[in-house]
Amino acid sequence: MAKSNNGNGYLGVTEPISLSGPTEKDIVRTQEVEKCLSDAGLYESQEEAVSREEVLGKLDQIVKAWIKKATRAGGFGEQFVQEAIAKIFTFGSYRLGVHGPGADIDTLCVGPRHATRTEYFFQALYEMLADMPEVTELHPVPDAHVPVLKFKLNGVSIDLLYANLTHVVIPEDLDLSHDSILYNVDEQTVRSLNGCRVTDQILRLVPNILTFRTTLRFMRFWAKRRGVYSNVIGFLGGINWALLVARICQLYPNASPSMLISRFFKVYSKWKWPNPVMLCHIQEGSLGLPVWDPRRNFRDRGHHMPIITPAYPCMNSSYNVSVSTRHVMVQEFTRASDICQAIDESKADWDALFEPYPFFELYRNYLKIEITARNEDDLRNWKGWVESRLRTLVLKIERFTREMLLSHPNPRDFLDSTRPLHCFYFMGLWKKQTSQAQEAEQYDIRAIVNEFKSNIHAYQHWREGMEIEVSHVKRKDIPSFVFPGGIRPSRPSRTIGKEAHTVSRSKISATVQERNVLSTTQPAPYKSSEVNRIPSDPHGDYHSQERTNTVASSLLCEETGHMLNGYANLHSESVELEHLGSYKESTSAPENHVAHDLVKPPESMPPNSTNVYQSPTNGLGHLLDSSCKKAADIIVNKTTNFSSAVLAVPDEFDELDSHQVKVNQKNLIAVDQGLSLEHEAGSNGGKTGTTSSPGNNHMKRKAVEELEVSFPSYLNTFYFFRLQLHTMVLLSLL
Ligand SMILES: Nc1ncnc2c1ncn2[C@@H]1O[C@H](COP(=O)(O)OP(=O)(O)OP(=O)(O)O)[C@@H](O)[C@H]1O
Ligand SMILES: [Mg+2]
Repeated sequence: MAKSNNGNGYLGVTEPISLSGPTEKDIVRTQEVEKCLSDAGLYESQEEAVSREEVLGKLDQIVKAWIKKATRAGGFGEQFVQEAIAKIFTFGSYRLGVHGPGADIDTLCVGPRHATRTEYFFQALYEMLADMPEVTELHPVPDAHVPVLKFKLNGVSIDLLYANLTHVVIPEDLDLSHDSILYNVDEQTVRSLNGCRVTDQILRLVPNILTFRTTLRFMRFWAKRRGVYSNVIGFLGGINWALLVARICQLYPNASPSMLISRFFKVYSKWKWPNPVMLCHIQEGSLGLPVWDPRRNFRDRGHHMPIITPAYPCMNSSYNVSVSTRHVMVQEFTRASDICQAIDESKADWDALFEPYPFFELYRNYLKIEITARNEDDLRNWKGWVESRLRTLVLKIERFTREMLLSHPNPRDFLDSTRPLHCFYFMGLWKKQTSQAQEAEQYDIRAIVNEFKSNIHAYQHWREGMEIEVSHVKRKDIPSFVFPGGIRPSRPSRTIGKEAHTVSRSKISATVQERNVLSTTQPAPYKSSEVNRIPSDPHGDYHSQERTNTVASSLLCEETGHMLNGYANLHSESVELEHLGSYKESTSAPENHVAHDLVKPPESMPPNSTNVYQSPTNGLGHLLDSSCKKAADIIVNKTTNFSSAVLAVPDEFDELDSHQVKVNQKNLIAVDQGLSLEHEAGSNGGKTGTTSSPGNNHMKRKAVEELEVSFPSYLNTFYFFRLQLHTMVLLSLL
């Protein structure tokens, strides 16, 4: 590996999973992937690329002219004016090299101390741009979290941020990667600089930029086709996909894009959220800026799918994700992982991954959000506002129904050609499959919807005519304008394999507007095809994942003495929210979890719990033979550099390289946060020269599959170290 960020010869917070490179077959598959991307028109033409570069050159000239003009107008001496410069940097998808034709360019203008944001940037530069005929659609957004000037220059869309540095003179060779650049600047500047610093860090932290780019292009396209590309709605946006792909590149540094794509889906379909995805360790930094830290920050504990940015101050880039949207995404990862396996077996091709998401066929109940305004300008602004708030409706429904009723917001907006100045959003509703009693429960969400509507009406720039209506529609009543060509498709064939999260038979009841209470039944499950395998209980994974997180949370509560409603949430089957933080809840964990057997006792541990914490493997007693127990002990004791780890037997996992197997820890390898790869039992490839009986293996596997360990914070630089031992300790180890 060429690059290393930690002196250990690898990039990332853990060792790679595999150093394997592509086989002949993988190389062919990668060519197919590239063709797929090219056929989909995802690469811009040479002319367009040149035109973008010209536009960027022009923008650089504009800001250089602007800073001199504005400095002179500010009454500074001629010498000072001559020395005053501003610089343009690019970031986002353009800088990463994954933008498509027609994409906008994210740019940052860096100016010296005297060039203030309000007077110089949003006033002087704005006026200058407004006077230029080549600049169109100029739209300043000074009050945004990250203030921005939006415009088109020679037809190319530009988002221009501003960093007002403390430098008296901006050096030509300014390097934004040094943390000192953040010293004494305002918050908006920190946030504006973050885009460039994060993008550059990503490029530094991936082992191979070319494979990263191809894989990311593929993933962005896939996410858009499957309706999970949108940060604002609560799915993931450009930065999130980039970080997720970058982590996979670190874990498989020599893999080709076709390999990375299938590993991507495999890894993230198994990831134990809310364990964070990180490209490097979170640095505290010397400037005292807040970094993502659920131990200290209450808000960070509520993040469901943390994907941490790699530049100081490290933040969670995916705070908009909710339980509902995460669930949709995990199901999508699972579906895609199955398809990748079929592709590998030559039973499917890449196009199968890109089948459009059949959103309006999947649920029995939808919410229709109808937006109107008096003119196009108002409608655009109003729509932007409503879109940015839709995720709050998702959250409200989740909270109100204690996460029993979940929603699936469609990131697309829809127009009805017969009704100008109208725009529509839709959300699918579904109920979690649980006990019969809960299934019968009905939810009246009128109050929630009304609250949402009044929040929407509190829009700062509200104008007469801006209205919103939210109504419940059944699938059969979905208006035909949402379908391609305005033609409602006939009922989907039940023999076609479909989306896993639609197969709940449970009844949902959503009451909005015109109806008091309605109760409908979810569609019968579609039969699975070979490619789209549907689990018999589509929410089974979901439950077990939530429960695992809950257990971990309760343990973490013990440790920190805090209540973690973010992680623990209301959907726990066995741990009530109000019990969190007390000793009781950790002992009320489900029986099939032995997690608390493996936890270091907190200081305040009650006397009756002493047997619980004696040994990391205590409690597995009859299930593990002594060598297995010892092996788990080793991992627990040695794995202090991982926030969580997977214990695996290399023979069981074809991608573990034998060189990673250490003497005395022969069959063990630690992988990082939340990564829990399933292993098939019974294999004894003999790399380690050990033997085992399949029956015995099976019993042990069942017993220790869900073994979870939480570490107290003092063990390492990161605060909660969870060792998740999803193990199959099959063989005699030592
Ligand atoms: N939620 C966020 N957290 C941290 N940084 C963000 C966030 N959203 C955007 N950014 C920064 O702004 C940059 C541009 O964001 P943007 O949403 O335009 O993504 P992008 O990668 O350019 O994808 P797209 O092609 O969709 O524009 C990102 O690369 C990132 O550095
Ligand atoms: Mg962008």
